[in-house]
Amino acid sequence: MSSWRSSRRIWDISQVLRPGLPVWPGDTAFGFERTWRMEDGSPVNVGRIVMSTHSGTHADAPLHYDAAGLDAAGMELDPFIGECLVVDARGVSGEIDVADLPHLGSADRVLFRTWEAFPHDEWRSDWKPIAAETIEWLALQSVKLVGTDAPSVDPQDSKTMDAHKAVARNDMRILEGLVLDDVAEGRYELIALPLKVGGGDAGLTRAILRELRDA
Ligand SMILES: N[C@@H](CC(=O)c1ccccc1NC=O)C(=O)O
Ligand SMILES: [Zn+2]
Ligand SMILES: [Zn+2]
Repeated sequence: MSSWRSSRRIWDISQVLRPGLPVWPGDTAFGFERTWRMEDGSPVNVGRIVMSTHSGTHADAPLHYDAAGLDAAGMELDPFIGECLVVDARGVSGEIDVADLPHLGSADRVLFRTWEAFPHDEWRSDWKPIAAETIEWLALQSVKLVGTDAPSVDPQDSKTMDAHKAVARNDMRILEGLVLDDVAEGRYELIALPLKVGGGDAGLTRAILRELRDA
């Protein structure tokens, strides 16, 4: 019997975009409304979305932290597809240091789970950032993408953006706002393509993990 359904399990690691979505303090609230309604006689329902480029699950474009950097539409897609390692960093205190990392194996993408339970309904400022030295060390291991379930790889009050700058120095890519509550530490296939926003400093992402073929 044939089936279009893959036998490999998929984890959707994206936030649900909806009004009330917690956003960075002072940033644009997420808004969704119907502009044409079938109940009003329209042949179709149509909506309008207003949002910050850094709301929900997204990829930072280099332009976010480097004025001369690539925009979201210009980013190559290879970093956003392929083998990744999910690291359970819930036990880490303070920032994520090199000593907190497990053996990476062949993974050249690394995602960090830091929340015990993802804060879907409130903004929390007490996330665990990633140390700049950790980013540098990951770059030395040929890692090209770092992801986190936190809203940023740096602390909320950072003025120097050390982790983002370390990413820039090594031409890596960043995923933020991942939902990793249901994902055990281990190796997966990552697929997280950022939207092609011309001039965008970030791209909204539907991020998934898939069981590896040889898992
Ligand atoms: N670094 C964070 C976002 C960020 O810094 C930010 C997002 C929205 C509004 C203000 C922000 N930062 C500093 O004021 C990120 O990469 O998503
Ligand atoms: Zn961001
Ligand atoms: Zn960022």
